[in-house]
Amino acid sequence: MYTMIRIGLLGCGNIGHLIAKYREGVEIVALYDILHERALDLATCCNGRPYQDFDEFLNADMDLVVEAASVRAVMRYAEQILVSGKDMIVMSVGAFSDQEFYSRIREIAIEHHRKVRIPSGAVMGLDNAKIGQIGGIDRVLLRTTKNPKSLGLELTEKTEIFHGRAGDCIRAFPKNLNVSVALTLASGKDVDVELFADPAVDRNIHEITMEGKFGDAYIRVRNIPSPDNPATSYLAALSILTLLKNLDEPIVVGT
Ligand SMILES: NC(=O)C1=CN([C@@H]2O[C@H](COP(=O)(O)OP(=O)(O)OC[C@H]3O[C@@H](n4cnc5c(N)ncnc54)[C@H](O)[C@@H]3O)[C@@H](O)[C@H]2O)C=CC1
Ligand SMILES: O=C([O-])CC(=O)C(=O)O
Repeated sequence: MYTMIRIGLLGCGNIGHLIAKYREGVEIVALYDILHERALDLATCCNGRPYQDFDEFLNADMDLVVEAASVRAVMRYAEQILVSGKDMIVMSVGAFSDQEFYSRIREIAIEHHRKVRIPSGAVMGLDNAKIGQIGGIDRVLLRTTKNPKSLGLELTEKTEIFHGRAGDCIRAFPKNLNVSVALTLASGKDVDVELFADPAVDRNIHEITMEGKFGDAYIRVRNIPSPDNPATSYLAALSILTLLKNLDEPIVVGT
């Protein structure tokens, strides 16, 4: 017997709309967006109640909050959400590149017996990267290529626009490289990032190279951009839907 999971949506943009459209076994009871008209608009497709006040949103009768808003929103609200007794799904995982913030949220989750779940988002291979916590991973490289428009740029040829560590990359591109921080958390290795803008591509391409005690791996994902936000891969929204669908599954596949 499966129960309906009651969620609150923090962020009613592109991913929020995809969750509302394709949800299964999930009831959206509350909606919050810094742009209130977006919460009002999304409420018309899912019967959830739009809130203008965050504290009132948090008091709604729900099991967990799904964040699909921004790195800043995670930093601002995560602690309050966990303390209020709700679990959390965090899409803007870039917030956790701040080590102090990460440790604090972890402590609060332990203290309040809550879970923070980070979906696989726009990449594949996070589950196996976790062996890095035990077997050891020597190097992780993420090479991301997007159309310049996704990065808010106008370019006529392929250009490398960032080369460095994940923590620095997410500060420069908080809407585009959350995946680099997810990979860092999974592998336990500060990920090297190369970011390219290429006007010839119409996909969000993530290439991951990993080397460690297990051997080596190369994973390439050529993601179709989301309908309403080309910076966000469609796969990322699907990963939240899948996570929600599997919360109550008795048999769990994957590491
Ligand atoms: N982990 C991953 O692999 C991925 C993470 N993301 C991240 O997921 C998040 C959502 O993505 P999309 O829905 O495509 O973005 P979007 O820009 O279409 O929607 C975000 C919504 O959140 C709202 N918002 C922003 N800051 C807020 C705040 N402080 N409080 C309340 N509402 C706020 C905006 O007004 C907007 O309506 C973004 O941060 C994006 O970077 C996106 C793709 C992959
Ligand atoms: O959706 C993607 O391809 C990646 C992305 O925006 C992010 O990691 O923030």
